[in-house]
Amino acid sequence: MASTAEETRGEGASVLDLDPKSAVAGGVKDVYGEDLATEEQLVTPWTVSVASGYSLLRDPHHNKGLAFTEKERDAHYLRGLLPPISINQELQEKKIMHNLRQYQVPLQRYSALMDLQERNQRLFYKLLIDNVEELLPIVYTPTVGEACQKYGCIFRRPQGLYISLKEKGKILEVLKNWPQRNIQVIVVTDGERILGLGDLGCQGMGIPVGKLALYTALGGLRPSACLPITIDVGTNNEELLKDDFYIGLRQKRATGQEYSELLHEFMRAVKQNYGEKVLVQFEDFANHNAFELLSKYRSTHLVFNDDIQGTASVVLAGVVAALKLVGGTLAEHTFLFLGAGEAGTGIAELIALEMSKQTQAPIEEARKKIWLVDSKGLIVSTRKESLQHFKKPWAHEHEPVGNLLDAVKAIKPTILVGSSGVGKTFTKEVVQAVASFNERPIILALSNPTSQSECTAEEAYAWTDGRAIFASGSPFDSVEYNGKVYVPGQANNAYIFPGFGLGVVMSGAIRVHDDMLLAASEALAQQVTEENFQKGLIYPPFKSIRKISAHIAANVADKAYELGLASHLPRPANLVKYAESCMYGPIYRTYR
Ligand SMILES: O=C([O-])CC(=O)C(=O)O
Ligand SMILES: [Mg+2]
Repeated sequence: MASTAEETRGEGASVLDLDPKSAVAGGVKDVYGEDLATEEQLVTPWTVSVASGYSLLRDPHHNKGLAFTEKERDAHYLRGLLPPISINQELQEKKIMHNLRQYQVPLQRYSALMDLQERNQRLFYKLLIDNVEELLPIVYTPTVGEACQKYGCIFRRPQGLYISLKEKGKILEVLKNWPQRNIQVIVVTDGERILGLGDLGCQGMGIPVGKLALYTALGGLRPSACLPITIDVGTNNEELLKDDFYIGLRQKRATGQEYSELLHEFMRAVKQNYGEKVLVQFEDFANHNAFELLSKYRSTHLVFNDDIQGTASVVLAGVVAALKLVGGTLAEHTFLFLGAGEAGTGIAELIALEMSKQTQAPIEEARKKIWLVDSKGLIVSTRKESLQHFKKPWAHEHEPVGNLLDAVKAIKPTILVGSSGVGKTFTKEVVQAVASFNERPIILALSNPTSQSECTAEEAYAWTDGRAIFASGSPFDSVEYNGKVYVPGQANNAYIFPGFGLGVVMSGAIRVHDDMLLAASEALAQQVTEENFQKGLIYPPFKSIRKISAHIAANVADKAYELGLASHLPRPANLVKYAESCMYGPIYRTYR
């Protein structure tokens, strides 16, 4: 079996996995400030001692399947364990894509991809990187949502680390059971609000697994530096509690002190085991816990909430890009949100922050341009007493308005944002009302997965006579309307978190500062080309995501250095080049 020590040493040429060619060509230093290894050194010398023969074929980190060469088969005791033919990675890739396309059911494609990840990691990432637009909807939203709903049923081999109430008092030991030690990014969920699908308990594991696959494919973090974690404190989902195949604790959710003690033990154990510089990404927690965890740990740990901060950063980027199409400054626009939870208030706050930086006005003034609607109607000052604390900054002076349509008519937004997790809420009346006072209404239907989208791309274009600038959290295909093709954008935090994480890790940042989110957002908006704009797009296509991520990483790292939060010194001169040189590449290595 693969030995952890050898594995770690093998990947230890730098903190990040380095592409040999760019490393040698660039002559750059690694994140520890040491000269990078030569290409020769990077031809892995350690495989012999890691795994050989039968166990090498079953080690997903090193297995190459039919791509083992004749020489490698001789050197690593593989003779006879493989059929005689040897093929290259490109042909393997072609074959797997061919096979995947035979499956009509998305969940079958998901299972096939997860099996590949468990079997041959480099091939999995090569596939994902080369076919990102086709495969993102499988390993990520919307299919990952369905996978979580059915996780117990499709469960084959465990992925990630499970920490349940049973592990209370032993979390540090549990972390030590994980085979990799040089962890740089953890994505953790407690499964209480999985996408817009609600409480899926322990089955939320699909989300950290999927997010981290994107960290590697889109942002270039090493797979072995990524750790998916699910914290199981029970579930209030009655159906799952009754489901024979459910994989989690069969009890109602622990709350209050019991919950916060477990989470606190977890945060302490993470720091103790991995040090200051491991990035902990909170994902799909319910609102109350998400806000509380972020505010509790943001000054002592390197934490990032993807749903609050990542979503905010991606939406701000889309809005800034959209203004190039519609004109006006942020402060000249009026925003109306449906949904006042993590995404809604997170986006609103980041937009207000950017607005106040632009206008030099206090943030309280900027907030007045942004209105939020929750399940009880428009959030107004007369409701202040009964509001949760994260909604209070948005309680402006206005008479009560009971529903979204009336709020649209009263506020007359130029930009409508859906972030409530509830589908089909942008009705024809709502969309047409927004379109009645905007030449080009900006409509962002952010809720995931597709079933929870506030409206479809087709509806947005049809109900506005093709005038809408539309983006959604989950992907929609292009739409033909009145003989013209409209390409919707995908306003999903997947644009941000991989590059953001890369920037944090490569600079050795020890805290996340809001200005780093603004930096990420700015870098993303700058990646929208003239050609994209001409198609009405406010996000660049995902196919260039590695380049986009490098730019985001560079801007984030630059900000971390400027703020004195970066610990990897000296600062590399060319941060974009450096980010690119740090990115993990999935090409097979040659084993001696
Ligand atoms: O996972 C996604 O597609 C975006 C996201 O964070 C969420 O909806 O919670
Ligand atoms: Mg999320």
